[in-house]
Amino acid sequence: MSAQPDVESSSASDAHEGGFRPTFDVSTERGGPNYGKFVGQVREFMDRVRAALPSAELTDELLADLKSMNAKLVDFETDEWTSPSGTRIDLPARGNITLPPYDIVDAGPDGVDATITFTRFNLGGNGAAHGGFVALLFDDLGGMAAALNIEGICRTAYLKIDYRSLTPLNSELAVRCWVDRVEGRKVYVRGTLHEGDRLCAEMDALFIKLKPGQP
Ligand SMILES: CCCCCCCCCCCCCCCC(=O)SCCNC(=O)CCNC(=O)[C@H](O)C(C)(C)COP(=O)(O)OP(=O)(O)OC[C@H]1O[C@@H](n2cnc3c(N)ncnc32)[C@H](O)[C@@H]1OP(=O)(O)O
Repeated sequence: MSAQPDVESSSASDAHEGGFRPTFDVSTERGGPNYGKFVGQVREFMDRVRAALPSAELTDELLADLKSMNAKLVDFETDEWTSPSGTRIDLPARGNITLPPYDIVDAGPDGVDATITFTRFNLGGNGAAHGGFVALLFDDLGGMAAALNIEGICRTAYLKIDYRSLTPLNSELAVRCWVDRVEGRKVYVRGTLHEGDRLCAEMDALFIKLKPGQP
């Protein structure tokens, strides 16, 4: 990743007391130096599960392995503000396994440029990415573009996606989100997703700047 939003520079005086905070304790260390590889293995596992037809014996074996791994994590649960899955800004999509693993190319008040490669886990049907993952990608990067433009945190009021052509798997795509205009607390954000010159999808979204204390 060559660029990251400057989340650490958000001043403490801007701290939002509600449930969705403009400042959070970002980290490049939580979970240890191999946390990124760990997330990578989790993502690969989800891809392989989506693609596999396991034998009954293998299903039983993996079930036992997974029960054992889940039991190891039980005592390490933490809140959303300190989980490395969401605060590791050095990792694709902040290490957030909920999100498609985008890489930020450039991010600032003028917009956010990122790359994303959808994989088997993101399959919708007949080889194309699921439209919900495209919307998820736009929601997060659109929210980031809004936040960086107004230097405050927003929530999505609406998110409209036009699916212009099939979004492929296993091909690096370019996504761009930028603020079209700001009217008071209303931040109108646009976005595009391309494979090369081909437009796969477009976003038209409204984000609302949260008031102090607003959840
Ligand atoms: C510091 C830098 C950090 C940078 C680094 C950040 C990195 C990290 C990035 C993370 C990025 C995550 C991005 C995910 C963001 C979600 O996914 S949030 C989850 C999905 N969204 C929700 O759950 C929101 C649920 N809805 C709500 O909470 C409330 O309806 C809202 C959206 C906050 C608005 O409520 P409100 O604040 O009471 O505002 P309200 O007075 O109703 O409306 C304000 C204005 O907007 C208009 N409006 C409201 N809703 C709509 C609508 N749906 N359609 C049209 N107009 C509307 C109203 O008409 C009104 O217009 P005016 O009268 O002012 O002209």
